[in-house]
Amino acid sequence: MDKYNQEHIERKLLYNEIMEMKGNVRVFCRCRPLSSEEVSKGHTCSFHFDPSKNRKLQIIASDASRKQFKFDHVFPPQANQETVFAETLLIVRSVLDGYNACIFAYGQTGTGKTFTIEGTEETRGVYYRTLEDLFKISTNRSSTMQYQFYVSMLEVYNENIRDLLNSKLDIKQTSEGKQEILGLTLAQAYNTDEVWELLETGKRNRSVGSTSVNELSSRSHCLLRVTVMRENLINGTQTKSHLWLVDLAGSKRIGKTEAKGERLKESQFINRSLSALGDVIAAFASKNQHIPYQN
Ligand SMILES: Nc1ncnc2c1ncn2[C@@H]1O[C@H](COP(=O)(O)OP(=O)(O)OP(=O)(O)O)[C@@H](O)[C@H]1O
Repeated sequence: MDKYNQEHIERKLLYNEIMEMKGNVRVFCRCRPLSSEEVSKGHTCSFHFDPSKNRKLQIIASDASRKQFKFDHVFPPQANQETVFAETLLIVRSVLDGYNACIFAYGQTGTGKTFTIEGTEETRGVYYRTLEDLFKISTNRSSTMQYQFYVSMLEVYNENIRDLLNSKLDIKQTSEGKQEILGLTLAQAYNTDEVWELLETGKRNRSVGSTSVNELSSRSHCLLRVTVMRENLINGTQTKSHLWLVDLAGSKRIGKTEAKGERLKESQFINRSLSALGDVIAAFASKNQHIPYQN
């Protein structure tokens, strides 16, 4: 067996072992720092984090009592984009070995989902770092594997899906029972600059609104799909896999946002879809026979 195939098999075995040990649904918690506005209003941090127990987070209630929550990993406010991305690296890279994977950012409005997933030009988030890493590894493997990358971007706004890189879309069930999005643009990307351009185009096409909770709140779920086509140049095998990177709209306690009319309708749609997503993940995590994907 050649050196590459040996390495490939070892990597797959290691990946399977880790997935078995850690489970195939993993939950990280990232706590953002207080904003300057919160500091100026005299707010203080409402949780306690012990660096020696990076899987536990204590929430301090107004009566000073504490409630403890367990995660696969907790990132304190000082954790930077690189540290957060490093924890997802194994999942991201698995797409190069033919696995499908999905990363969601879930949380209340203003908690840092878009910051984590998208980031800014100075502090790039998961989208950019993912593609940067995939391009880098594909170059390293170029003597034995040929990779092609395609990027698609869509949003779910009031339960309608929109292609952020092009036109109208429809979801259909395939003969194997999978949900497929018909007509979704697949934009081939050769480097990170091209990906950044595509992300910018997609971002400009998003539906945004503002609530009194967060002026630049995302009112839709934004989904980036990376399609990886792989061909083993030694034995000719081909695979196609998807990595989904999802910036969900913020969950809200509707009473608190003073939302009315259109904003109220958006919030209701957001909360309903987040609850449907919760049901899917719960069914998936408890290995139920029926996963309510259709919802
Ligand atoms: N880890 C962080 N470090 C510094 N600033 C952060 C961090 N996380 C979030 N912020 C800042 O907090 C603000 C809110 O973050 P962001 O817009 O990402 O929240 P969100 O969860 O996506 O909100 P929404 O659901 O309303 O879209 C932004 O100004 C963002 O730059």
